[in-house]
Amino acid sequence: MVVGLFGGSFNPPHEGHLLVSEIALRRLRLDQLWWMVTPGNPLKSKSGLAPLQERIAMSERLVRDPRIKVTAFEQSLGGPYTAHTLAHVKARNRGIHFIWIMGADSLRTFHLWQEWQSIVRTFPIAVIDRPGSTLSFLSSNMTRTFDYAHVDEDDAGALWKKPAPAWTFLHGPRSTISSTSLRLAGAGNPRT
Ligand SMILES: Nc1ncnc2c1ncn2[C@@H]1O[C@H](COP(=O)(O)OP(=O)(O)OP(=O)(O)O)[C@@H](O)[C@H]1O
Ligand SMILES: O=C(O)c1ccc[n+]([C@@H]2O[C@H](COP(=O)([O-])O)[C@@H](O)[C@H]2O)c1
Repeated sequence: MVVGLFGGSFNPPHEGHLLVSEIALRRLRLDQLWWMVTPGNPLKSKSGLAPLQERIAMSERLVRDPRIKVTAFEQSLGGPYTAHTLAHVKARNRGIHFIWIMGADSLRTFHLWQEWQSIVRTFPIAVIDRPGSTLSFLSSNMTRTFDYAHVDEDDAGALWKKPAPAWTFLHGPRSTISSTSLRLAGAGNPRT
């Protein structure tokens, strides 16, 4: 089984998350995609962050594809740090192949994440293009440090077989939507 892990604040969830999910499921040949609703991104202010239960409920209302599972197990792991979460997931699910999935904007700050190099060495990574961050892979610390581990996007369907470190950048349809713009618009309906 091949499972994508898609961590996010989902504050609120939106069509951009669905587009990333659809691209990841198809191009990476995933059997499932687990949305990991974070208790709180360690690099973001908690002000304006809706309660976890609310973000889970909004995510469950938005998702239609049965292959997408909305989870919040990081909460019970005792912290929001991805390196810790992935080590835990790896240790407890030996028979599953995982791929960490993130939008291209995350590349800008990825080298500030706790133990970021150990994240890259835990699971293959798929970065999905996002407006404003299309060229981020040329200049980010992660992609420069792990240049040798780049996998061409034409081979993305086999990324799950590659031992980490291995990463790819997926171009394709893009969405300009963001949680920030929805919050600024005061949107109560995540589909608007
Ligand atoms: N429109 C989008 N295109 C590509 N990736 C996206 C898009 N929206 C969110 N993502 C990715 O989804 C993951 C979770 O993002 P998050 O829930 O923080 O949404 P966001 O719209 O980036 O939020 P905010 O505007 O509050 O920063 C991140 O890896 C982010 O890069
Ligand atoms: O582990 C870290 O230091 C770390 C720092 C920043 C972000 N993350 C994770 O990155 C994912 C995306 O976060 P966000 O807020 O951009 O949606 C989410 O799972 C966060 O917990 C993790």
